Amino acid sequence: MSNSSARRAAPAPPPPVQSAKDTERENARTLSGLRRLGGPWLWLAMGAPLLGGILLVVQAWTLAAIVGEVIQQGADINALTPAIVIVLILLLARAALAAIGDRAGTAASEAIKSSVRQMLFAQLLARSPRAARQPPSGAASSAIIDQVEALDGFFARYMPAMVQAGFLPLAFGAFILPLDWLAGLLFLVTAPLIPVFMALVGWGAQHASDRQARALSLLNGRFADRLRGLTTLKLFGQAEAEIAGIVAASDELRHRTLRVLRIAFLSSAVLEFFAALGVAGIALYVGLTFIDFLHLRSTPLTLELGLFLLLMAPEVYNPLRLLAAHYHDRAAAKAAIGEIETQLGHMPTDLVSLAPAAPSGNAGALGLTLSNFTLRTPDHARIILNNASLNIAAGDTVAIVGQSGIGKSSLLETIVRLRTHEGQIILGEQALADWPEADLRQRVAMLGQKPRVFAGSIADNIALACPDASAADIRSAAERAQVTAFADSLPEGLDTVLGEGGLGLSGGQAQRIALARIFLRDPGMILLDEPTAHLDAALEQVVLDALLAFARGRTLIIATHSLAVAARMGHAYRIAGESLLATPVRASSSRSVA
Ligand SMILES: Nc1ncnc2c1ncn2[C@@H]1O[C@H](COP(=O)(O)OP(=O)(O)OP(=O)(O)O)[C@@H](O)[C@H]1O
Repeated sequence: MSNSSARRAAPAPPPPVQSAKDTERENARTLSGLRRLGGPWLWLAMGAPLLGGILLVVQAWTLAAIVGEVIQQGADINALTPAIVIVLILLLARAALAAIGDRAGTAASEAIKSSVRQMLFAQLLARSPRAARQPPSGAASSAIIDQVEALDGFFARYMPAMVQAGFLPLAFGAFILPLDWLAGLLFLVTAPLIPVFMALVGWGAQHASDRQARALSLLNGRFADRLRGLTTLKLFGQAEAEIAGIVAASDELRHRTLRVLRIAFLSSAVLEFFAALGVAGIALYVGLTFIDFLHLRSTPLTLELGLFLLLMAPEVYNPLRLLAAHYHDRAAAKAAIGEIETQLGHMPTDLVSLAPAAPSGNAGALGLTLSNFTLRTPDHARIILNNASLNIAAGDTVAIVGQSGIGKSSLLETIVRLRTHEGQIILGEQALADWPEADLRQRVAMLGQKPRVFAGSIADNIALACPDASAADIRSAAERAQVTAFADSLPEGLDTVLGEGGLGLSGGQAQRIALARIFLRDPGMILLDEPTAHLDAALEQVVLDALLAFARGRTLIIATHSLAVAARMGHAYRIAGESLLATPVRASSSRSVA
């Protein structure tokens, strides 16, 4: 048994049970780990508002001085012109910094979202599409599109707001403290209190956001799934019942979203209340000191300082108000991480290039040897082949037969590395596990049992196998697969546009389009799973002629129930009783072999 395949085949140990708190902490850690993907944009988004805060102090100080000099000393406006120009410049500079911060936040968030989507997609591609417990496609697309989108607010707004809230109120308070101890103290004591109250109010926010993310995922998954099976639902008279199900799921999402919003509004209201109290406290203190009602200062309060305190009071609380406005973005992002990990497994940490490596360009037919080969169903519930052996020479044509559900498709999918196995597979000159992905895909062409026809023209669907193919090559492949036999009678010929899943085509026509893809390739091994299942006997023979002609100098393996197909192959093997046995096949008028 090869080590790598044995390792892959071993069942994964059960994940350690995590408490909700641990999961939440883990999600927060994952989230902060993604920060580095924002690069310098994120630093700019967090740094620009801090610089703006420093300029604000200078601006308020200068403005208070101007007003003080005009009112108290009746200063000439001309003498104050430089100071007024400075205030205007500071105003413009702060507006520019705010705009830069906003743009940088958006750029950082877009960079992070795009990298995360790329990583998740690469992770999804790296996993075998045949693995057990694959996420339903609706849920996977919801995770990659909608849940990743939910990270936007965290990086674009919450993180810059958090840095401002953590630094600016304390810095303002520390600056004001030596100027007026009471105002400084009021700021320094009330400012940190606000996040504490906010956290108390927002305690339920995470739970509500988690449930909202779950509801969104369920709705998306259900919707995408039912959309694909609309005809089946209609035929069984379940379409109306499904509409009711979708309405119920939408309603659930509405409730959960409103609950999140309620908490978001409540935490904002709490903050507004305390911020208003703080500002009112300063206004009261300055007013009462001016009218000589309060004597808490050792020196008289100047008009400039009083104005400065009044100007700064709302600014001390502003970063906290901003934080409150974006507080729920953090809970939403943590919930999104949780949902992504539930659907797609652990969040990957490294960027992976999705550009395929160039194949090495080797040619020639490929032989195949299986030894000590054991294959199980993906859930490991049943053994398909136990300690089997098989030797197929390069250039051979081989039929694999056996009862329905016995494991023919599974065997073909294992040879193209879509399934895990135990034992050794040698393809050509090297172990299957050692084949570089690009080489394997170039040298081995496989047509599955249910090939996908995408929305697009017939020609585009054939060209999927070789996007650079010329129109003449596509036509030749279409002729060999008997696609032109029906496409030429359509008004647009090969340019006829098909619906998703080959809508508008018969089963046999869709199968021929998929088969034409094989003729555009130059593989050393061709694996076909029931390639003629939907064709009549005459067409089956015509297609087989074309296939056998194309397979000259290549190895051809066909899984089939058709005796007529098996009879034209050089060798045949039957899967039975967990073994792979050489079997004679006689030419017969019967089409069914098992
Ligand atoms: N994801 C899965 N989880 C559990 N069992 C699976 C899974 N996929 C396939 N199987 C099982 O693996 C067995 C082999 O299936 P396979 O499609 O390879 O059979 P087959 O011989 O190609 O059948 P047919 O001739 O009907 O196409 C079946 O019994 C099937 O139920």
